[in-house]
Amino acid sequence: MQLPAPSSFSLTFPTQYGPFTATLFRDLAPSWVDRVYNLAFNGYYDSNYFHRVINTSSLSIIQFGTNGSPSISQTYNFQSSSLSPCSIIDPQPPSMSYQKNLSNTFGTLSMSTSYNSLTSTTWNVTAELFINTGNNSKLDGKLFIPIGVIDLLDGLIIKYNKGHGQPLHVDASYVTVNILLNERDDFEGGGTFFDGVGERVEGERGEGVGHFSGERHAGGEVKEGVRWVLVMFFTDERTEERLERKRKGMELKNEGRIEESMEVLREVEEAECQNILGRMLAERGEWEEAVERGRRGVDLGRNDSRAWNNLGLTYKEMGRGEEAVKCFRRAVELHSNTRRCGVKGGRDSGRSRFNLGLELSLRDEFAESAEVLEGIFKEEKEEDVEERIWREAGELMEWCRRQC
Ligand SMILES: O=C(O)CCC(=O)C(=O)O
Ligand SMILES: [Fe+2]
Repeated sequence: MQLPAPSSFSLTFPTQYGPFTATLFRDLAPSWVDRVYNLAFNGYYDSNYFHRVINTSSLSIIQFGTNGSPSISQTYNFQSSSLSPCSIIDPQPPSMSYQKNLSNTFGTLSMSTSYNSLTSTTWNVTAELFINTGNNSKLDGKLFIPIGVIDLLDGLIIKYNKGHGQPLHVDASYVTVNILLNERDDFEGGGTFFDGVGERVEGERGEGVGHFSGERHAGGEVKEGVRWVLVMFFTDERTEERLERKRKGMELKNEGRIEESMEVLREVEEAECQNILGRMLAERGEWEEAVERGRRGVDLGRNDSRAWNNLGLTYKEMGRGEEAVKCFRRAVELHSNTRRCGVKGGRDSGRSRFNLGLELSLRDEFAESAEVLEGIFKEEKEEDVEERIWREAGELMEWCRRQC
């Protein structure tokens, strides 16, 4: 039976990393919102993966809505190969009316759409939804209709199973407090890792660990057992304003409006903004300010390995090799700390090692270069390193060894 959805309602999605809630508005696309309402009501979204996560400058989305059971998905989710798709509602016609008062920008929830190559039309006959995690406003006016907003969280409970942690990041608030909810004996590993401290910090059950949200940190991988933490984010007006400007600056950059983007980012006292601004300036050959902004990024981020790496690149491009080496060295040192504490450094780690190795080899420091490059093969996993870097690092290491 098909129930009409209320004019607005909330759906909460419990996930492995804590719940998120979306508020949906029927007026925005009535028959589609009815469809999502009924699917949710009948448990369709209960066992889903985020099967498509894209984070590029042209598209940033997290998509879900293929049911864990293929037969259920086949019944309710559109099959691009056939035109007899879903059994609980007719397809939303391409000509349907909808209101344009939400845009595919950060924090909205939108409908996924299928393309019918026979008629060259798009049809909303999937069961899939996506969260806009960046500015995708170019999707507006097509059938990717935003039907709701994600409620921004100020607190969440996270359950880390064995093998799970969180990569390095900053939180979008002013101060964060993490409180351990279970006993320390219940698990091995875990803790909150701080780049600045170089180690993992964990209180006893019920104790909180507070930090500035902008301090780079990670959730240490749980090696055994299960770890539960309550994470709370506190914000203030100035932080909100700064984040809004950051969002605006990044949006302009993604749209290719570089001048305007730089103007906005110049005013944002935040490590990542200053660091990115430094690289934008370097690309335009505005070296003096590029260095100034890069250094500002390093100061604000204190122990942000990416900021050090990027400042190194700017120095390198300016022909200031000695300073480049210092910066790359610092980036690699920070990555080694991170790795030692059981936290993944991601792709940046291999990149920084390669940059340092390459720069040393250009300065005829062959023995040290070979040693640094060897670190890639000793300390990194192949899947965490870009294929090109893995290959070129191997070749360069061999070459450096022959020069020794
Ligand atoms: O698990 C932790 O200790 C850190 C959690 C965290 O950084 C976050 O959820 O933002
Ligand atoms: Fe965090």
